[in-house]
Amino acid sequence: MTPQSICILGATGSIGLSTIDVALRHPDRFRIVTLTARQRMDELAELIRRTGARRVVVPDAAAAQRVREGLTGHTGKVEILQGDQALADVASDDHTDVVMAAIVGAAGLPAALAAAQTGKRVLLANKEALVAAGSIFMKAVRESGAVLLPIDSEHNAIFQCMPGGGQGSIGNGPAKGVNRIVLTASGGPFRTHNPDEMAHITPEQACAHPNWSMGRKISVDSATMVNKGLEVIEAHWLFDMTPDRIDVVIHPQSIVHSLVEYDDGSMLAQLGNPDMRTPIAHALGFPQRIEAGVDWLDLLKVGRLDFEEVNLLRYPCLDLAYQALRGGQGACIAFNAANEVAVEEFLQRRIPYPGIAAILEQALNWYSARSNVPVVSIEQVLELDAQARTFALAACQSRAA
Ligand SMILES: NC(=O)C1=CN([C@@H]2O[C@H](COP(=O)(O)OP(=O)(O)OC[C@H]3O[C@@H](n4cnc5c(N)ncnc54)[C@H](OP(=O)(O)O)[C@@H]3O)[C@@H](O)[C@H]2O)C=CC1
Ligand SMILES: CC(=O)[C@@H](O)[C@H](O)COP(=O)(O)O
Ligand SMILES: [Mn+2]
Repeated sequence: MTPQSICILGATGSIGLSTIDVALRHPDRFRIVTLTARQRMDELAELIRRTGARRVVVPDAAAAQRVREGLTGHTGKVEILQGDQALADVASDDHTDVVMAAIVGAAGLPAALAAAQTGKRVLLANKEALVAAGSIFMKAVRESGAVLLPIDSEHNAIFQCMPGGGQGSIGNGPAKGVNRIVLTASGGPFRTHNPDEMAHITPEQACAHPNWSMGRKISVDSATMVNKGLEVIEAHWLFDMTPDRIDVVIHPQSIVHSLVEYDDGSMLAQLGNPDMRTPIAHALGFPQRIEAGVDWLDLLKVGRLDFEEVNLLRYPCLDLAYQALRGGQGACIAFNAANEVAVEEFLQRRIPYPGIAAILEQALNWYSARSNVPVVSIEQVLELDAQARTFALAACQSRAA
């Protein structure tokens, strides 16, 4: 078997590191060729030593110099490329068979799209790429014959529960016999928090997810349930389901990763410990199953599985995400961009936690007042994304003043 060459976009992040962990368990199947990072250059140099990667992409010359310094004494030859265009180039050139798209935010869209356009095997963690450009992205997959495999735990679970174990379930219309998909949500760290005390929530509290260890942005998204909203939009594009056929239910243990409801009354679910190495190994090995290093699920230790209805007064952002999905691609772009800005402002302690929901509502209103903006090309997507960020930042600043 010739090993497949992997390019990991966002290698220094939570998903990137889990991908490296799984891939290194299977040297006969995978060779990690390309890594990319934005800020953590010392970590990147260490990952080059660990994986034997032959090329990396970093933002600029200063970052390249830091990597070179970190590689002192390393004998392997490493090509150090710079800039955003290089991200798209490595994701789409002949040195890459498999792309793990694990950059956080819409910043990951151009490179993930380049991989999709060139028919790669695309392992998609970067949900914001689909939220911002679902139609363009799915068209690229269909036209190029790319194999798109969802990494997000819920979508990977749904994929596994689809007819035929998921084979052919993406990009071919709604699956026959499927009535509804149900995304599970943990409820995040504030599921039982006193609603009157939301204004005092700190970034540290918001990033302390009860079940998953993840990057800071997605951790805040889980707390607000923007994450589940983004996932509803992601599921819409991946599985071609209308919003009324995508439901969300709170499941505090994060053991049932999502469910598919069939016309005959069956519900299929995928269960596992909350460890992203499971969906990553599933997608890397698909259609075969490969070892992931994950502990076996001990149902007796788990003891019980609870399910609760989502209270939209506690989680207004989920309702706003459904509004964005029903409002079309432009509304989704505005929602996602405003969220990225608001989360960063919250993490920098410049707006309070409830400000995130308020900014999202303002951004949707801002967009609906200009809803004739066309977003059919990637340039138009990026233009609207930039405008929505400018709007959201100004809204954050006037809230903080
Ligand atoms: N973590 C998880 O368990 C899950 C994550 N996801 C999704 O996967 C994606 C990654 O999440 P996660 O790994 O948690 O995030 P992290 O913040 O841990 O990692 C993000 C990665 O992207 C890089 N990066 C950040 N901004 C840019 C940019 N503008 N240009 C290029 N590279 C950039 C970072 O580099 P550096 O660190 O060097 O700055 C890092 O390697 C997100 O879209 C998230 O929603 C989905 C499901 C589960
Ligand atoms: C691991 C993963 O896929 C995350 O997106 C996870 O879903 C976050 O948990 P909640 O959004 O359910 O809190
Ligand atoms: Mn998820």
